Amino acid sequence: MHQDFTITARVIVAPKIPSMPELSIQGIPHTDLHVREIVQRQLQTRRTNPPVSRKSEFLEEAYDRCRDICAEYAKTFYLGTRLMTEERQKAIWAIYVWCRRTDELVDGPNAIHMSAEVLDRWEERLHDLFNGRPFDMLDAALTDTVQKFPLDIKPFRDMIEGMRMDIKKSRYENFQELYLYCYYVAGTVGLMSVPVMGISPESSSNAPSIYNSALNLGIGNQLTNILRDVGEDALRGRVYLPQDELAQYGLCDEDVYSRRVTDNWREFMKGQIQRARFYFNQAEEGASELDKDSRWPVWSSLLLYRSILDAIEENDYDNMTKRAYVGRTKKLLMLPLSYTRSVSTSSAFH
Ligand SMILES: CC(C)=CCC/C(C)=C/CC/C(C)=C/CC/C(C)=C/[C@@H]1[C@@H](COP(=O)(O)OP(=O)(O)O)[C@]1(C)CC/C=C(\C)CC/C=C(\C)CCC=C(C)C
Ligand SMILES: Nc1ncnc2c1ncn2[C@@H]1O[C@H](COP(=O)(O)OP(=O)(O)OP(=O)(O)O)[C@@H](O)[C@H]1O
Ligand SMILES: [Mn+2]
Repeated sequence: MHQDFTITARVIVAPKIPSMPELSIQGIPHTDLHVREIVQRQLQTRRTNPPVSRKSEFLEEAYDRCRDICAEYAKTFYLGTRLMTEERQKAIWAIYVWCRRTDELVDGPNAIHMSAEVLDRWEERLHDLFNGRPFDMLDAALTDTVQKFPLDIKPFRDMIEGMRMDIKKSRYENFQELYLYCYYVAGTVGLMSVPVMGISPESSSNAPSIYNSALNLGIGNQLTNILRDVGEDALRGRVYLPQDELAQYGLCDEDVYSRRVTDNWREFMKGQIQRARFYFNQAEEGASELDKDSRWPVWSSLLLYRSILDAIEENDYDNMTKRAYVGRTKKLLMLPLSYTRSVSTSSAFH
């Protein structure tokens, strides 16, 4: 059984260098056909080529691909993962790739094929991989990860739910609605990460409050992501900002589309940045309760992402025509700083 999928998956995922098409999934008609053809061919060759057990070799390749994709798509995340223990970094790469592929369904080049059926099929694949039946090589890495770490399927299902929400909705009436979206697409990542990062045995906090911090780090990240990408999203006809709060500053969608940075816009942005910082600050508490070896990567991730907010301020709140950017030198300089934070706030001192 295991060998069957191994062989099948090995052929499906062709190029070594990760490319967008590799991230596409079954459920899209032409891909289905392609996959069926390959599976059939593979079943025939199996008779002449008796399978040998190569599970570990296969998994090694699967994780290598996850690593390459993570390194290619998310340079900063990747930097953070290099600070983790080997088993943990592999798990985070596998989770990253699954999240990225889920996001690509809605945002990527195959998004035109998007439909409720595609998401249903993706969810079915999720159940299969949790039950030890991965569909392709990248799924197989996650199957291995969920067998090693006590991951719950719920946040993964919720992320798919977030994609359902994203295709239905392009406006958020108030922060409550936006918060729900942020939970689905990013708070869930925090919940997926805790079982991998581990809670410190010395921690005096209870598990729910640590999960809550992790969730808040996801929310802070997503709010920051939204604030950074206002101009870019407007070009796609999307405004991920609370409509009622825009109105309080005399602003509406048209002001966002016109991409003009006015004093009203700056005032509005100050409040939004303050809110994002609130979530990061709340996440700090939990970061120090994680397993000793996981604090540095999480602290660095927190400080790096939060500094995008500083960059928006440095651009005088022009997130319409400029992309807030944290330069490589600044990113690297933040590593020793986050290291200091991670040791000085260790739960052993609480
Ligand atoms: C150490 C670390 C940061 C681990 C997490 C790595 C991981 C599994 C990331 C997955 C990210 C992903 C692809 C999510 C899909 C949905 C999505 C796109 C969310 C946005 C990410 C940014 O992506 P990007 O800018 O590329 O998006 P677009 O190009 O705009 O499409 C998000 C902003 C969400 C990211 C959320 C997190 C990384 C949550 C981090 C929380 C923890 C690591 C918990 C730590 C624990 C405690 C107790 C604080
Ligand atoms: N350390 C981190 N913590 C949380 N989220 C992060 C972190 N690093 C990156 N991200 C998220 O992953 C995305 C991709 O990472 P990447 O490092 O490629 O950043 P980028 O914003 O695309 O800019 P650049 O590639 O120029 O650094 C980021 O846009 C951000 O949303
Ligand atoms: Mn990005």
